[in-house]
Amino acid sequence: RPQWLPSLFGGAAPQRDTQEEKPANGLQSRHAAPPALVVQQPHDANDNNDEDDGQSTPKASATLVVDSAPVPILALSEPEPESAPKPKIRPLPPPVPLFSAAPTTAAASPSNNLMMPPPPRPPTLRPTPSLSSSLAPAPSRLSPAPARGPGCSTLAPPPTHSTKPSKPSKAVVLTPGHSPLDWARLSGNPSADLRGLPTGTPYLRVTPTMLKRQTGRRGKDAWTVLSGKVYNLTPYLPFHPGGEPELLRCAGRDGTRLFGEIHPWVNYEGMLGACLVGIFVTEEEAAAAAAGAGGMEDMD
Ligand code: HEM
Repeated sequence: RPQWLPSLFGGAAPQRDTQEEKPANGLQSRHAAPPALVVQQPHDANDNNDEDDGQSTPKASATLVVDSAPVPILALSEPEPESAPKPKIRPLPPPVPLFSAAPTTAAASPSNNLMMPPPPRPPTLRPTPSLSSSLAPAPSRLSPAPARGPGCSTLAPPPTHSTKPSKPSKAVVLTPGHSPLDWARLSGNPSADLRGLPTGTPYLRVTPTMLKRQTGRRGKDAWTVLSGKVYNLTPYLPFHPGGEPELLRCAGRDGTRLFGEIHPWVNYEGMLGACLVGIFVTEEEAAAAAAGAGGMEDMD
């Protein structure tokens, strides 16, 4: 046996347990230490009936600290203290005296007492029954959402700018039979010809002079240019969700910019395919094409 072993255990034990245990060897000295702990365990078991015993141990003193703090808020908000078995260590104080001292109207409200009693608070700080503030406890999932007053900005969500304020719509009420679906039926037919030209007329080279005459007035069809293509808008006028006057704003001129400002997402090419008159060209281009084609304005 090493010479240092008894000195290791036996050297420390005699100094500590001189009064109670005999430090004969290392093993006995190690067994002598637990009784200091075992003393506490039976004490906990005996603490069921008498809370005065707890004052002799540090654990009992911690219980006293809890007793003086207003922690039992959660225990009061749930029915467990009544249905659960009685606490053996010490009974909880009755819930009413804790909050009856707070003369706020929120504490007296039956709806608030159901799940979440408000924290005790001087009535001079907040005379209103509102429960929301930065000091209020988190609302229970089962309790109704607290009303947010103008002074409760701490819980309000931050303002977002993800949605633009919507502009008032200029959409009009279309006459029966002129819905977008009706227009799709009418113009979607492959044999539909809504150009307002004699049947079989080829696509035209439309000059600015020609376009200016097609204003939709005096018996003329309304033509417009969208991205270099000329469309006859007249058959579409009663179908236009924005109204006929709006659509006529681009009649007789290039409507590309105006169209793009209002609704660039509209697939005008698909919607006006049956209304295509031709392409928009300059006077020179039209003259050159006419000279080369024997004076004809239509496209080859
Ligand atoms: C260039 C002249 C045009 C003007 C000034 C114009 C104007 C308008 C306006 C003010 C509206 C109502 C927007 C709203 O709901 O507040 C509208 C809607 C609409 N326009 Fe035009 N428009 C024009 C050309 C066209 C053309 C050529 C087409 C297609 C053939 C068209 C198709 C539509 C459609 C489908 C809507 C409904 C859009 C939606 O509800 O989102 N418009 N338009």
